[in-house]
Amino acid sequence: MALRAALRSRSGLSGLLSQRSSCSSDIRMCVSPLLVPQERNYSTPPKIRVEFDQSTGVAVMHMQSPPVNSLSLDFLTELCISVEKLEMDKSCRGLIITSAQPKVFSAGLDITEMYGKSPEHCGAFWRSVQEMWLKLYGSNMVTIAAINGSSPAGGCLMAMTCDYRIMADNPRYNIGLNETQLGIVAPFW
Ligand SMILES: CCCCCCCC/C=C\C=C\CC(=O)SCCNC(=O)CCNC(=O)[C@H](O)C(C)(C)COP(=O)(O)OP(=O)(O)OC[C@H]1O[C@@H](n2cnc3c(N)ncnc32)[C@H](O)[C@@H]1OP(=O)(O)O
Repeated sequence: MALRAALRSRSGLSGLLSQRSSCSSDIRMCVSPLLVPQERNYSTPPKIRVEFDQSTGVAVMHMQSPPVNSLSLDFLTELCISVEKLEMDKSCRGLIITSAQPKVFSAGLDITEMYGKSPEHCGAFWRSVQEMWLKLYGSNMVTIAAINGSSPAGGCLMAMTCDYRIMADNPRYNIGLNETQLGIVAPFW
């Protein structure tokens, strides 16, 4: 009940989605082995900001990686660590994922991660993609994608891994899988 009430509240989904085109503990870290080598680079601003409301048990995760929240290795690593930290806090029952960038929820996988990189980097990148959707899809929290902008390809994948998706009603925002258009073949999964 508290979760439902929180989601209806101004700090919940309605508030997030009303921003149509301009958005304006001590927990010991237990990070998956896949993520350990990818520590955050503290010289750059965080790509993920989490607000957790203890009174409602709902966390809001704001993706804030300009310009379009593309899913790079760094971004995905930060996102997965944030989800893991929330998952370990048993008082957190719901997670809303949304974008702090205007007009875009997420542009999907970061295209620049897909060429000119070492095999090791490519391996780490694709593992982080897999880790992201496994973590969200397998989460014990109620997960909601508050899609306040376009969300092609990997952005759509991320939204699909959540329990619920609510998208801002704006004809300029699109969502879907466009790999074939791009000439990318989905690998054996
Ligand atoms: C390979 C599949 C394997 C897995 C199988 C599982 C099932 C399938 C699930 C997921 C598959 C995912 C594959 C991908 O995600 S591939 C990435 C595909 N993404 C796109 O095609 C999105 C392309 N971008 C856009 O359509 C637009 O940029 C949009 C997000 C709508 C925003 O438009 P707008 O606001 O007009 O902004 P710009 O187009 O001007 O872009 C601003 C700058 O951002 C750069 N950009 C955009 N997208 C990406 C990206 N994906 N990666 C890296 N960079 C990106 C763009 O180049 C601009 O940069 P600059 O200002 O320097 O020119």
